[in-house]
Amino acid sequence: MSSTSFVHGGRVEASHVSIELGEGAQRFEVLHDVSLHARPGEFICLLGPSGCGKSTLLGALAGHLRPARGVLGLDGEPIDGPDPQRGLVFQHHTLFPWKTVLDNVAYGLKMKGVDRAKREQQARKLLALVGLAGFEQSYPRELSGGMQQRVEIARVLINHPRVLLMDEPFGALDALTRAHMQEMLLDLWTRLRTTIIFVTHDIDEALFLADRVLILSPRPGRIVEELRVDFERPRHAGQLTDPDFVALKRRCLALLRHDAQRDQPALERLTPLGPAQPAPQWRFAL
Ligand SMILES: Nc1ncnc2c1ncn2[C@@H]1O[C@H](COP(=O)(O)OP(=O)(O)OP(=O)(O)O)[C@@H](O)[C@H]1O
Repeated sequence: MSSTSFVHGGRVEASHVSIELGEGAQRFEVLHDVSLHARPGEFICLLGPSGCGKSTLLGALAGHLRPARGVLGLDGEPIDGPDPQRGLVFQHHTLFPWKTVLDNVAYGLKMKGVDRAKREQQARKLLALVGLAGFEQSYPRELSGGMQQRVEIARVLINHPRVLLMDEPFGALDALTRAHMQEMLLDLWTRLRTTIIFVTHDIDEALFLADRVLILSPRPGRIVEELRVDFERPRHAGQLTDPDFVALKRRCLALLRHDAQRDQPALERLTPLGPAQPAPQWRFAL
């Protein structure tokens, strides 16, 4: 399995997408006129306050939700339902507890009718790639949270996704494990070059990982700014304290705070669900 033959990064497009949720009088707009264009192999982070619709946008790109307006596509094909070409990774793993790590990872190929020897060979290679060689016969409950997420990523990658949609995949991990997982993901992405769209509300995480960070406003989510992140790769933890990194963090924080304050009264008027949530606490100090 050479890395280039294994996955191919797709071109993801969202054009003027608005998404509504809820029924009847409770229906409300979660996302408003969002456009996003990811180049093949690009790493994009969606950064925004809690409830702004980041997961909703990812769910729509995964094909689980249909927009009220606008178009979603992958490599020029409209997105009209779930497809393993668009692999989704959540904060909490979705592994089968009764299956071994190897069987969990190989499952996608089993569903496609690939014979056992071949699917296990691919699963072993992927497990080695995510740093879990030697854990093939373990069960999910025997692994740490970080290891379970590594299995989850391998389980999704076995379907050769053209885009990885990641919804705060490291949000439940402790700080050190999270830092290791970010480095592992960057290493994996460098080898595979699949397109990644990664949701987070952690500014450090977004700037450490992404080529571009898209900042969303409070609900209804709109893209208020696109920041290009040009720090050299491979990236390392030392960059987090570079003056340029800190300056970009300040910019993100200012954008998020400004927008949260500006939209607060409008949000209280428009949402049938009551007053807006208090502004989120950001996970770093400048
Ligand atoms: N099925 C649903 N029906 C009604 N409202 C929903 C539904 N799913 C999500 N919402 C609401 O839509 C809004 C956007 O939710 P979403 O989970 O996309 O936000 P988010 O930016 O990912 O938040 P977080 O960072 O907290 O995960 C929230 O106010 C949420 O309560």
